[in-house]
Amino acid sequence: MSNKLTNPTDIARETLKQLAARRISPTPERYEELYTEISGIATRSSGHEAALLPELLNALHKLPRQSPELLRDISLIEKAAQNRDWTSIPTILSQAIESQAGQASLTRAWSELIRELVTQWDLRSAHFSHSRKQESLAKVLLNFGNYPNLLNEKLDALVRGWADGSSAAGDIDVAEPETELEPAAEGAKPSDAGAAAVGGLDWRVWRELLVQALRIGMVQCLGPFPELQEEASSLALGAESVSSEQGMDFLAQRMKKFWVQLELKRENDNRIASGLVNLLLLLSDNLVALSGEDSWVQGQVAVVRDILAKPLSMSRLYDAEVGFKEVVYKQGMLRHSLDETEETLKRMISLFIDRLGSMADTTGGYHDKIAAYATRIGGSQGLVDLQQLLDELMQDTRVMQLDMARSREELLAARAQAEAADGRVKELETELRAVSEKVRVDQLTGALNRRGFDESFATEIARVARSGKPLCLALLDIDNFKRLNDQRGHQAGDDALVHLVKVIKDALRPTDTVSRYGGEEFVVLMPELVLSEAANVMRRMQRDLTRQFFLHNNERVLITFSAGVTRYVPGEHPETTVERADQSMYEAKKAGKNQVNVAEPPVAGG
Ligand SMILES: Nc1nc2c(ncn2[C@@H]2O[C@H](COP(=O)(O)OP(=O)(O)OP(=O)(O)O)[C@@H](O)[C@H]2O)c(=O)[nH]1
Repeated sequence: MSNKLTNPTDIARETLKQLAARRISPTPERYEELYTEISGIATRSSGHEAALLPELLNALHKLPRQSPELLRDISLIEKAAQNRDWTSIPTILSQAIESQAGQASLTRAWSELIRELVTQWDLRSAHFSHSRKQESLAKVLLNFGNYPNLLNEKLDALVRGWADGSSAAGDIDVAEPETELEPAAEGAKPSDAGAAAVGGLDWRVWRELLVQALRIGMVQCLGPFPELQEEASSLALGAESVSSEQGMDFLAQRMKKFWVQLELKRENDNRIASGLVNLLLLLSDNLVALSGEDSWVQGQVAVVRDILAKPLSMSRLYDAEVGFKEVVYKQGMLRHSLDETEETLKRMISLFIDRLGSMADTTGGYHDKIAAYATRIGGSQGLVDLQQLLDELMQDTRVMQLDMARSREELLAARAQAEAADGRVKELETELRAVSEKVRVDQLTGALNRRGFDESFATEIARVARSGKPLCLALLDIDNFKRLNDQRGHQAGDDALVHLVKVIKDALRPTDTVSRYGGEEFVVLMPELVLSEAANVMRRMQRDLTRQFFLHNNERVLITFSAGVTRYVPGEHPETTVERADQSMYEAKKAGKNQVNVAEPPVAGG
């Protein structure tokens, strides 16, 4: 009270008012104590002690470890003060201080404990599978989350057990603590005594986080597993309707079962995915063995193997799918022509054989006729007969000559056609090889694809080793591309990619290359430029894009990109250069997009 009352009647009236307001029973001692407090006149030592009490309690509440023991001591001090038992307060206070000191030495520093927990969590252990660790950790958190000191102790035991590999660690005493302990959270915040809090957060906040995690994180991802998806939805509903902290405990039991199911499903998925990859590798091995000299098949198989060798990602699969569709379509067309040509060749050959057959027939007939003529010549009766015979013979010979000449011409024509067909087969095979080569090029934009990029980067790196000249690399990513797709459709997105690559190519020298690195990510390789020059090239490209608009439905759409530029350091792994550019591009995105960020490689040895 700032204005101290001086008139005894006013002080007495105020004292009575305060007794009623504070619900203090109006005993003579209480009246006297309050009167002293209001008047500000400390006539007896008890007034000083009572005035000190709130400060003392406040200080106790601010101690770092709000253990159940301390909270009990605080409530004992409050009770003693109510009973005006001032003499026992110093004893309780010294007990409380001793217990604080004891607790401090018993518990392990949280930061150290959590570091150890994370390390042990990641380490593989012969005794503890990941799911077993998860289960015991969940038990400890569930049962001791509200008792910081016990939690510290139990976690410490758990982590030590994991580290020792002692199988007993899985069986540490994780039963709930004795109920006489009041949860620390009850009194941890004197200003918010009713709100039970775990690690500083109200359980209601945890409930909300859990509902969101289930709805956004789980339900959405569990599409392929309807039962699990249903369980996640029902858990989210259950969590939403929880109205007390105990309700959360009950929910935790269901959550644990759900985790176990999830873990099993995940392991199963991993096995299926690795099984499929192995199967594909086996198939591709057999394809290579079967295809023999067919280099176009080998080219495609090499692409599949490239993809399988790296961790699968949606953008890689997308690239492969686009490339394959194009190749399959073109090969289908070429195969058709090839089949037709082979058919023609077969027809030629059978015609040739027919002709040979009929020639043999004709010559066979001629032999017969000659033999007949010889017999008749032998039996001829005179020159007139012979003259007659010779006339017939000459006639037949002329017919046969004509037959022969016709057969010969037909045979020559057939041979010419067969040679032409053979030439066409060779031509088609060359074309097929060219199509196979195209798997180095992104079919949509005409930029190099990942395979093409890997090859051209390797070539440029070899050139740097020979010439010692610089090589710069920029990674660029279109800004807000998802929005463009969503607002204008996927086809517009595709057209925008084609437009961007055209603008990029126009801005580059013939020695530079642009490759499609992912969906809307491109890599530009700029040999023989220093970093500042390469950054300027990228900035010029950004200016070009503001002049050469992308037209969609006759509407001008501005495409922008963010880029990271860096320099290849001789000897470093190519992926390191790309990662540095990627990180730098990410910085450009963070800084507001539509900008070029330059990443100087770290100084060697520094
Ligand atoms: N039309 C089309 N869209 C693609 C292609 N490849 C990837 N995308 C889409 O590109 C979008 C990329 O979105 P995000 O990764 O969220 O990036 P963003 O919207 O550009 O956002 P910022 O990178 O942060 O600016 C996704 O919607 C993909 O579906 C493609 O070949 N064609």
